[in-house]
Amino acid sequence: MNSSAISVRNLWKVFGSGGAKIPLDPELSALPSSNLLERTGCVAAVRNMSFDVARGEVFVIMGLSGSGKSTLIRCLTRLIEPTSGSVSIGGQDILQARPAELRDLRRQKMSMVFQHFGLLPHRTVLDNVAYGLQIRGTAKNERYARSREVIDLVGLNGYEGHYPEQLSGGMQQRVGLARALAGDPDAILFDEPFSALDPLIRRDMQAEVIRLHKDMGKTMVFVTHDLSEALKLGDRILIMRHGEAVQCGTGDELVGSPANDYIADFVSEVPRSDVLTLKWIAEPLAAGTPGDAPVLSSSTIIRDAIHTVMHSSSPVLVEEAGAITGQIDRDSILSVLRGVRAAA
Ligand SMILES: Nc1ncnc2c1ncn2[C@@H]1O[C@H](COP(=O)(O)OP(=O)(O)OP(=O)(O)O)[C@@H](O)[C@H]1O
Repeated sequence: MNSSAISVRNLWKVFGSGGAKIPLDPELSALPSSNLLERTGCVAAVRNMSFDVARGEVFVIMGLSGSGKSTLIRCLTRLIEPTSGSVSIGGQDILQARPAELRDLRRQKMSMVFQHFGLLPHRTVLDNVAYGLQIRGTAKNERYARSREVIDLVGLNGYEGHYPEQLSGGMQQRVGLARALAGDPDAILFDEPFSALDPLIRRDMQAEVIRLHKDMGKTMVFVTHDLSEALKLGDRILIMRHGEAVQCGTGDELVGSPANDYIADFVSEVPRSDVLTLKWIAEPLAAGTPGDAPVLSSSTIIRDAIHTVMHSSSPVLVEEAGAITGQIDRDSILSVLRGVRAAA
């Protein structure tokens, strides 16, 4: 029994004619993208991807332009038809789903928020938000009541009668968010939703997503090419390159233990003290450290430990699950602040 919200196994999407045989061909499937294109005219946008998204998790898919993020997230609801592999949503294999089941899945279980809002220009905010409920057959009173509720949730109270063109980009994306929430889906999929927005509006929208996630606890899959957005939002981050997964882990795992030079380079600009926890820099407990020294949890972000460590006359003890597991001193903090990378 798999209790994941979304479970992906050996997923491939190959664009181009004859693409279906490429995952089955050991020689072709092992070719780098440029050679594959040259030999076959096909593009393997998603290559043999496997991962699970837990219920209530914010799972970020990130990578540079062309790495396959949009293709992957669209394969999850078959907006793009996968070439092979399996995707199961709440235990249901969606590659086997019939058209009616697929429609239900998209309407009721997995809502999508796109970069280019996709709002209906001749409908008001209220009607845009209510649209999904309307095609689902929800009675008018009920769909308007629900839509007003979610419009309120995303902070658009008072704009119910406005048309999309009367709203700023950030507000239009709030309508997109409200529309996705209206049907109370199990999961929300975001495809670079904020990349067209100004930086300040973008920050507001990220905070909005964090707040909504805290309040509602919905499973979210979020595509971005922005590492700081990924680190801010993601419980876990999957980094893609040329259609493949390079590393999947929490932000501090990616920064503290990059799988290879590509990831190390990717995260090299991230301020380590803002992401890593004490667990990454703790040293073994030394005999001379007093037992009554201050204690901090190993899950404390280094930045939040600076004050305590710098003001302590002795090393600070690091505690995990009720036991003292190590210590840190000023030098360990200063090495991180100076950007010295801990030995792997
Ligand atoms: N319909 C298509 N036909 C052929 N190739 C495609 C198609 N859609 C995408 N591709 C190719 O698949 C690869 C992955 O594209 P995709 O849009 O998924 O990447 P991405 O990481 O989302 O990029 P971006 O951040 O620029 O949106 C690219 O090489 C792209 O050219």
